[in-house]
Amino acid sequence: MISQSRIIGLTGGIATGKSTVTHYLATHHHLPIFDADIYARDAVETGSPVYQAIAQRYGADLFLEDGTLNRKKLGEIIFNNVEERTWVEQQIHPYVRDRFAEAIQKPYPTIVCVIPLLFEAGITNLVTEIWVVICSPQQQLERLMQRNQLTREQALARINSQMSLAEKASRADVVLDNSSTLETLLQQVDAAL
Ligand SMILES: CC(C)(COP(=O)(O)OP(=O)(O)OC[C@H]1O[C@@H](n2cnc3c(N)ncnc32)[C@H](O)[C@@H]1O)[C@@H](O)C(=O)NCCC(=O)NCCS
Ligand SMILES: Nc1ncnc2c1ncn2[C@@H]1O[C@H](COP(=O)(O)OP(=O)(O)OP(=O)(O)O)[C@@H](O)[C@H]1O
Repeated sequence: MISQSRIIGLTGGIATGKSTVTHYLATHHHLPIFDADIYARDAVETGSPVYQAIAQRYGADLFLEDGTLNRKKLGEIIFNNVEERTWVEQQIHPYVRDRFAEAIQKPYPTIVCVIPLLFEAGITNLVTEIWVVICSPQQQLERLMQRNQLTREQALARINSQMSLAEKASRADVVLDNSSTLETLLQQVDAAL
């Protein structure tokens, strides 16, 4: 049974501003945050079942000297090969879904679930409202290239592995437009809350 009255599903495209909004919701509005990217990192912790499955499929090349997963290398594989991406998602997403199932049982009136692949993974039923952070495609590309030090080609591979921003926005309850200043974005967050 779901305990909260308000479960905000925060999503958007890669590098559109989800973390910026999340940080504000946590520090300014003191809302509890549950984040799919963090759960996905937990899923591949050294020695975990998913870690072992990845090791078996891709071999030692995919790990750093200390035994941890080489995330950059796995990214190069999955953002350029839809079959491998599907396989990796099939390993990681059940774990992520279980963690959210636990999170929504926690006794808070409002929680925020940050789920980059909320639509792609088909888990919109987990939340009571959907917020989508967007910016222009050009800004998305530039911000991603700059933040992750990626070439245009690498950044486009990541962007194109997700549903388009326009499609996500059309399915949102609230669209947060992050194509202007930080202040403008945060005003929209206050209004949405
Ligand atoms: C490929 C990995 C190792 C790259 O790690 P890296 O540290 O470079 O990126 P990070 O995990 O911080 O993800 C950054 C962003 O990439 C995008 N992204 C991640 N995985 C995917 C995916 N399978 N499909 C589309 N976009 C994705 C999301 O917007 C996410 O916010 C990592 O993203 C991963 O394990 N992905 C598979 C699991 C997954 O689907 N995670 C998404 C949340 S459930
Ligand atoms: N309004 C803005 N103007 C300029 N730069 C911005 C703005 N909002 C965010 N950024 C920058 O764009 C980048 C992406 O923002 P952020 O990390 O919040 O996106 P994200 O959606 O959480 O990304 P990811 O999907 O990779 O987790 C960051 O480097 C951030 O500093």
